[in-house]
Amino acid sequence: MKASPTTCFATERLTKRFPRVTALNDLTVSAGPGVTGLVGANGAGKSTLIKILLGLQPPTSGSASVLGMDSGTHGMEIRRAVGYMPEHDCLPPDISATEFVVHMAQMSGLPRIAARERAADTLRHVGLDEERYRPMGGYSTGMKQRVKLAQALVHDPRLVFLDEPTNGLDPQGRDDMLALIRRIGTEFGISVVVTSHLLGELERVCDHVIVIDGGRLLRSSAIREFTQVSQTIAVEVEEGLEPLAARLAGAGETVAVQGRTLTVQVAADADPGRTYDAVRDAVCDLSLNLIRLEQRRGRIEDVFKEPAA
Ligand SMILES: Nc1ncnc2c1ncn2[C@@H]1O[C@H](COP(=O)(O)OP(=O)(O)OP(=O)(O)O)[C@@H](O)[C@H]1O
Repeated sequence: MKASPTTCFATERLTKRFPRVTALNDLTVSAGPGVTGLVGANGAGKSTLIKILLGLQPPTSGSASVLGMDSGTHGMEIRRAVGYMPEHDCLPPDISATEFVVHMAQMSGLPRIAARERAADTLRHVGLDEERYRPMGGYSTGMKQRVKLAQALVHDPRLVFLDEPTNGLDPQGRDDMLALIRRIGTEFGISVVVTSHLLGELERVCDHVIVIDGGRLLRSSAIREFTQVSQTIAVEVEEGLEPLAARLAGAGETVAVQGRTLTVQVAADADPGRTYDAVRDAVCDLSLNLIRLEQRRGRIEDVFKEPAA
């Protein structure tokens, strides 16, 4: 396993079979420091991967490690060093956020006074003020997500696993949570592994994205590679798409015809202006009528339309 001291987690041929389903299938992947997005549709295997990494579930075969520690043998040490925000609602309704987060801080080994101070600071950081003294049963989904986040951060971990932290939030709540996740990764200097089935939102906060599908690795790349590699210019003309494609291909451009649209790839380090000029010149030379010429910024969603890596 290529685990260095800066590797947040790594897996090697990790497989988890349940009686009716294979949740993880020969998965070899690793994540460095910073904010890593773990993305996949419901049932892709994200929660199972986190539970195995934390040593909460044994794999069927293969191995996993977190911060250089083996998940199979060092689960306790891993859970001491990292924070975990589970996906599902797990908060006792009758006690307040303050009581709960102080309790979690003490469970991690902090003395009572230090635990109270840390809990107050952490709850403030996640944006819970006076409400923190009220029983959590009356909280909105957004407030509950913030408490779950606070308990994951209260013992000052080096790394946090956040499982679907934007689940159930309205658009404003989602934006706030994403901004908070970005701050945890930058201002607080804590590495983050965050799961989501909503691909677009990870684009905004992650340095690196891992895509899994049916328990298999689909792609693992820096976020800028997702967006730059698929940067294309879309062209539509009234008639003559094929001659235009042939002309641009002959001039060394990478082109593809998709229905009535011609896409022209802009190389990662190239100036899109040069590609625009090439398209404009070819359209003029062939006397075609241009309907559309626009730059498409690649989006994370596009990886699902590409063949598996
Ligand atoms: N304890 C279990 N027993 C049997 N099957 C399970 C168990 N846990 C998960 N699975 C199955 O394994 C597959 C992967 O589940 P997992 O929860 O890891 O996916 P996920 O990507 O986190 O999706 P979601 O966001 O819906 O939780 C699913 O088909 C799920 O039904």
